Amino acid sequence: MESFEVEVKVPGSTANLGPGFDTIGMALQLYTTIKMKRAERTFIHLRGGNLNGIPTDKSNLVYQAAKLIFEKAGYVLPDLEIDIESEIPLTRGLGSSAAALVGGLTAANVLAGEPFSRKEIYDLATSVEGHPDNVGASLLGGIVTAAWDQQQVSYVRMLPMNGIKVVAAIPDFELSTNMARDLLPSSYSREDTIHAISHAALLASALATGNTMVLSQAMKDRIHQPYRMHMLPGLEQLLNHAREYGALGVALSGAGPTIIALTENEDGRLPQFMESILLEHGVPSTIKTLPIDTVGAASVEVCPKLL
Ligand SMILES: Nc1ncnc2c1ncn2[C@@H]1O[C@H](COP(=O)(O)OP(=O)(O)O)[C@@H](O)[C@H]1O
Ligand SMILES: N[C@@H](CCOP(=O)(O)O)C(=O)O
Repeated sequence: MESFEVEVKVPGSTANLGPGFDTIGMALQLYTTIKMKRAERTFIHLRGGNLNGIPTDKSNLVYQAAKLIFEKAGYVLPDLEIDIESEIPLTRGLGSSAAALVGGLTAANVLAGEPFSRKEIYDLATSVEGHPDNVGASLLGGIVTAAWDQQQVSYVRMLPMNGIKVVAAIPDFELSTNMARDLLPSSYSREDTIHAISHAALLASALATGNTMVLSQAMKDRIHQPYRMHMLPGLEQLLNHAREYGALGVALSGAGPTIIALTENEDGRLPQFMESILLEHGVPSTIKTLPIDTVGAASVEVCPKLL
């Protein structure tokens, strides 16, 4: 078989959007790009300043994802040359690991002759990540609502309402998703459970129908944000007051520490407010206004003659 290189561009994500814990993900125009080809020996190149500390040996997540594809397909794992570049800051709640995982699975699936469908890649990515929200957004783009029964994902993918953007306040500190998951209780009261079901249902239908009026109410959460709040100075104030500066709704992004606001406004008041509140709490941050990605993981094959 003639060898070729595959290039996959995968968006990062903001997961949960408040009450959609492990259920709702939104893809963002912030990308990880992975190039992969068969090689004489395995080599992993990291490009740009966003991947400091990432392993370049076979423990690398992108390599591990590729290994999973070849093994599951029953093929001999070839040596791979992998080139990774990312705009997604690590361990900030913007889905860097989900994008790397989806990118590795997608690239290897193309190299292996596409033994798996996109849905099978989604199931596989979810079983590795443990929840379908961020991997679903990275794979499919747009807004994804999903339920996982430990084997299969059932999901709906929606396109965002016109003109909605995400303002992300990205603190200058890291918070690993595993650590932030360990902060959560193992059970919830009936009252909190009903609060979660009603708000997640309201949020999903608001996103599906473009009803922006209910977003500030719909994005309220009692499942994860209260337990992660102490790690995020300024979150409570942003949840309570960002609406006065043009936010339609505010949430912790994924497991944090990034805080996102949905907005239709173009003016700089909201980004400035978010940055200044975090700074008042001693947290310098980078503010990015990010449109929603509607494409998801996109791959191109580059034939040898063009390399
Ligand atoms: N492009 C990448 N290549 C390899 N591994 C990555 C890449 N991006 C993220 N990871 C892995 O994912 C970890 C971060 O995952 P996590 O704690 O879930 O934070 P995030 O919210 O950014 O996904 C990194 O420490 C690294 O091990
Ligand atoms: N539902 C998960 C989402 C984690 O997303 P990440 O981008 O922070 O990895 C959670 O809240 O733990």
